[in-house]
Amino acid sequence: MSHPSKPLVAVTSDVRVFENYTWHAAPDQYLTAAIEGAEVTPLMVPSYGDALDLDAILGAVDGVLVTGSKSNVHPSLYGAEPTEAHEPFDPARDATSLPLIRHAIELGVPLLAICRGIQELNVALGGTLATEIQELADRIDHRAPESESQAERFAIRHPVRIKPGSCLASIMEADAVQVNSVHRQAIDNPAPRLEIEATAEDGTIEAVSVKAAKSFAVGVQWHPEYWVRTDSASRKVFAAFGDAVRAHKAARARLAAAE
Ligand SMILES: N[C@@H](CCC(=O)NCCCC(=O)O)C(=O)O
Repeated sequence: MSHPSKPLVAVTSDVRVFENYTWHAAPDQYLTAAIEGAEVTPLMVPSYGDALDLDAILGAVDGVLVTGSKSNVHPSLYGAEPTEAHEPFDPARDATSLPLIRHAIELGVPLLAICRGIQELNVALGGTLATEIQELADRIDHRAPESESQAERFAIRHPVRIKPGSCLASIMEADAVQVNSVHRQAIDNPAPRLEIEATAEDGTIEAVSVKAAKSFAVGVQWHPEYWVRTDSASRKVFAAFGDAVRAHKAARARLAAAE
């Protein structure tokens, strides 16, 4: 008996240099969450910018997962002057993920963007970012505590309020959830095409969706990938993404059969 194959999901990569090599890599947590939480097969996309054929990539996958990263989107991409506080950068990732996001939205390929990912989604669609938000008036510190323990750094630590009637409200079936927080930048001016779906108590934008998107197109500022095995709210985000990916795959199959 043949089993239906799992859908493929493109996963963005960071570019890092170590052991005398340049690596295009994604943290294991995102790949595991894709496999276990969304029940899809992740396929890492190297960050080769213009050299990539995005039509070929997006024609071969049924979803895009934009990962978090320590690096920041280069400020020149949203009209700000770069300073030391904006570093570190990953220009190869910027040159790949921003066009990939725009293209996925245009084609209606389901998209889940996490942490740096939600920031990239906002910049890709014309929004801006604020940096060092913990230094802004009335904002809480959204950075991880200094610790060697990843579980401590990614511990769930503050509530987010979910907009009633939003995509996230239907995913969570709740008006608030507790999330983790490992960032020092955040959306400043949201892109015109983004709907704000959730905010923290200090007003920080915590989740967005793309208005009138052809498919699931959601960004979250927190890290559902980290607790996908044990936290139901985290798992729901990946399960909803996986459902959208499977729906996209089924729609493509129907279209192909009709041709
Ligand atoms: N660099 C941005 C994005 C934050 C992000 O994606 N964090 C991932 C966690 C990486 C880590 O510290 O282990 C920001 O700081 O806002």
